[in-house]
Amino acid sequence: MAEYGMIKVETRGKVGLVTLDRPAALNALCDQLMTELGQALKGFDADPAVGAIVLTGSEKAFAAGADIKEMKDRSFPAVHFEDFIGNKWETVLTIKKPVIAAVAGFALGGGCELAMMCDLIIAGENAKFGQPEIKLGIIPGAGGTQRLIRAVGKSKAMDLILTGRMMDAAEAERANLVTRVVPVESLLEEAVKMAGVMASYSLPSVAMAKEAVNAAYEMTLREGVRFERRLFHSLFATEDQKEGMSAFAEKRKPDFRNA
Ligand SMILES: CC(C)(O)CC(=O)SCCNC(=O)CCNC(=O)[C@H](O)C(C)(C)COP(=O)(O)OP(=O)(O)OC[C@H]1O[C@@H](n2cnc3c(N)ncnc32)[C@H](O)[C@@H]1OP(=O)(O)O
Repeated sequence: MAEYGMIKVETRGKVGLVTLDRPAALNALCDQLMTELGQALKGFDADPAVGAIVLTGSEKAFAAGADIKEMKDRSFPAVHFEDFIGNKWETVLTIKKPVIAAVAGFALGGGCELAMMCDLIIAGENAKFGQPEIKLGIIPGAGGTQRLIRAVGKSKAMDLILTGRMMDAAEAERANLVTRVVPVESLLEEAVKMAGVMASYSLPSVAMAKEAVNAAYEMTLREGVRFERRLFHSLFATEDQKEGMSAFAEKRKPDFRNA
C-alpha cells in the first residue's frame, strides 16, 4: 500500500477506504491532498481485489473546502491558464467503481463539491453542508452551482449559494442531497457495509449501473434510455450474467468472477 502524507489508505475486505487526513486545516483541499487523493482513487480502481470505495474525513470535517490560504494570492491568468481546480479535482468522476462519500462535520465549498462528485453521500448526524464561496468574493468552482441544483432543486441551491449558509444533515436528507443520516459513531461502519454490498456483485454490472445512472446528468431521457439499453444488452456477453441467472434458477448463491 502506497504511503501518503495527507490521506490514509486501507482496505476493508473488498472495500477501498480513503480517509482525508489533514486535521490542522479541517482537511482543506490543497494541491498535495488532491494529488494524493487522485492517485489513491486510481489505485483502487485498478485493483482487482477492490469492488467499491469509501471516501471519508474526520469527525470534525469531511473537508472545509479548497485551501483558501494556498489560493488567496493567485492571479486571474494563473488560475485561468493553469485550469485551476480543473481535471485534478475531477479524478473521482473517472472512477468506474462506486465511490461513497461518508460525511461527518463540515463539507463546505470544495468539500461539498467533492462529496457531490461521489456516487452517493451518507451523512453523520453532525454533518454540515454548504457553498460559502460567496463570502470569499468568489463562486463555487468545482461544479457546485451545477450539481447542487440537480440534487436539491433551484430554490434551495440559490438559497445555499447566495447566502453561503450551512445546511445540517437532517435538512440535507430532506433535500435529497444525502441518501441516509446515521449516528456519527456508526458512519464509517454503515458506509463500508453499503460499499461491501456493492462490492459483492459482478463488477461489470455494478460499473455499468453506475455509468448509466450518471449518464442521466448529461443526456436527454430518450438518449439515456438508449444508452442504458446498450449497456444492458452488453452484459449478456458476460459470464457473470450466465452465473447470476443460473444461480437464481438453481436456488444457490452466485459466484461472480467479474468476467
Ligand atoms: C473549490 C472552490 C472553487 O469551490 C472554492 C472553495 O472551496 S473556497 C473554500 C470554501 N470554504 C470555506 O470558506 C470554509 C472556510 N472555513 C471556515 O469557515 C471555518 O474554518 C469553519 C466554519 C469550517 C470551521 O470553523 P472553526 O471550527 O472555528 O475552525 P477554524 O479555526 O476556522 O479552522 C481550523 C483551522 O483550519 C483552517 N481552515 C479551515 N478551513 C480552511 C480552508 N478552506 N482553507 C485553509 N485553511 C482552512 C483554519 O484557517 C484554521 O487553521 P489556523 O488558521 O488556526 O492555522
